Amino acid sequence: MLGAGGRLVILVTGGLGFIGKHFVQRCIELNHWVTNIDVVNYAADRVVKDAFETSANYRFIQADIATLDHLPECDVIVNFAAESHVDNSIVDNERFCVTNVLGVQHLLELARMKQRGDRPRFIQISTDEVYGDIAEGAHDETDRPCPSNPYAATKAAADMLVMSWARTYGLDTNIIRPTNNYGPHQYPEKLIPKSCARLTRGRPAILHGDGSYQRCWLHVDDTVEAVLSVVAKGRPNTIYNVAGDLHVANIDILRHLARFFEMPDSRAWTFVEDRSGQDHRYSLDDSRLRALGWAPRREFTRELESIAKTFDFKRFL
Ligand SMILES: NC(=O)c1ccc[n+]([C@@H]2O[C@H](COP(=O)([O-])OP(=O)(O)OC[C@H]3O[C@@H](n4cnc5c(N)ncnc54)[C@H](O)[C@@H]3O)[C@@H](O)[C@H]2O)c1
Repeated sequence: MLGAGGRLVILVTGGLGFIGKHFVQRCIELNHWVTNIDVVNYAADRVVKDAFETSANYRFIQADIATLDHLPECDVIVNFAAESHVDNSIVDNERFCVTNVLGVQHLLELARMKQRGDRPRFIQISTDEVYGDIAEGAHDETDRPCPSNPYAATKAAADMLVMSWARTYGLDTNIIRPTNNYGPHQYPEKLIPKSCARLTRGRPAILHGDGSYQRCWLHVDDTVEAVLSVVAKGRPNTIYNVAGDLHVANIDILRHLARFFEMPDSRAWTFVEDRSGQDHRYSLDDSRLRALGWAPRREFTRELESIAKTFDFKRFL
């Protein structure tokens, strides 16, 4: 898979979004050739958009994956592009179907149309949400998808397309299913940055339901390393969960943040009505990925404190 000097030509989609931009940054540092295709929606980071342009091994194409007219030459496509926020999918599910399902179908077709020897490998970034929740234990990659909300359903649909393009057309694929990511410069609609944005301004964070819902939290740099492990060593047409070790209830995240922002718990959060379709607990078995040599390295409390201390709520205004 690796070309001369280990350099790859990598096509990243959604590389201005939260996880994609950290992946692009790392690929540039590793001296791969990177083409980044991004439509630049509300979640795209304009600061990194300009910063990346200074790298000689990087180029940017502003385009929609659902209407892209041709696929640039590449060894591998890593598809991060998506509508990614569950709450938005509950009020406007069509946009999610267009990007997350038809967009993936379109990319798969562009890859399939290449001459056999020139066909790139296709790596789909999926999510733990495709499995739905689990009261005890952990989902492994053989479990059937059972999504609970429109976002998760579109991601599950995309996974089915990827699996069928592998089987029917012989495309070389992987599916990667990470859990909740956190890290610097995440768009302030997700729990941690949204809470930081409110606490920075002395306003209480918002918790759905009673705040007891558990998520498995994974630092974005650990996710980037996981994707690179699959790029380098993943078995063809194999799904990889990426979980990390840490299950935390949403309310416990707020307890940490309240301490960092020096707010008493009584003023640090307020409860709102539960989100419809709410999943209670996610948990993944990622031993398949760990067998490739990957393990999470970032320590949650320390990283969370650093995010809270350096949070810049003006970045996405
Ligand atoms: N953030 C998480 O916690 C998490 C967890 C598991 C899986 N994922 C998955 O990882 C991927 C990246 O998530 P994220 O949090 O970085 O998302 P994000 O919303 O921060 O970024 C998405 C990026 O995709 C781009 N995009 C959206 N629609 C597009 C289109 N039609 N064509 C081209 N570009 C388009 C946006 O402009 C944006 O830059 C998604 O596929 C998501 O489902 C995210």
